Amino acid sequence: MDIELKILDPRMAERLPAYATPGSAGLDLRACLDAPLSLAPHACALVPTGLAIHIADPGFAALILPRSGLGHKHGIVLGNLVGLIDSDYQGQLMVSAWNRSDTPYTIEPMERIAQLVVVPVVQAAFRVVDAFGATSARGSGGYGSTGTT
Ligand SMILES: O=c1ccn([C@H]2C[C@H](O)[C@@H](COP(=O)(O)OP(=O)(O)OP(=O)(O)O)O2)c(=O)[nH]1
Ligand SMILES: [Mg+2]
Repeated sequence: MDIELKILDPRMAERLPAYATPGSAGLDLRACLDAPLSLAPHACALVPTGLAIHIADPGFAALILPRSGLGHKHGIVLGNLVGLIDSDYQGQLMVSAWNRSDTPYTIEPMERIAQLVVVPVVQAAFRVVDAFGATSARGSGGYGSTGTT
């Protein structure tokens, strides 16, 4: 699918997001920083990417997700856990980088810190009812109601 992309920082022109392999779902996002950014244990910082996208079609959105290596090995995940990019957002893509570990971590300029996944979206139209039209097998059971084994 075709998505408009604006380069907000000229350094990103030669580092545009690209799928690393033919089967990749995510596009790595880089930290568009002028200097290394030290993230103290448990600190969070909003990191610019130097890019803006306009998905435009409300049938799609993008998710910002952690990179598994950074998250698992260094505890660098996202302060908002998952970033949701609305189809009408035209501002800079920002990554909320959260150091959930007990060790400081330094984000280097242009380091790949998160990944973007474009996903289909359905906008629901709600129809208010007094009672649901059908009874489901689950009913109102939740929170572990099906057990663990
Ligand atoms: O990790 C993120 C999350 C969001 N955004 C941008 C795109 C998104 O479309 C917009 C709003 O995000 P969201 O709706 O999650 O935040 P909000 O707190 O509800 O803000 P708003 O009131 O602007 O919707 O911020 C990012 O750049 N990075
Ligand atoms: Mg919102």
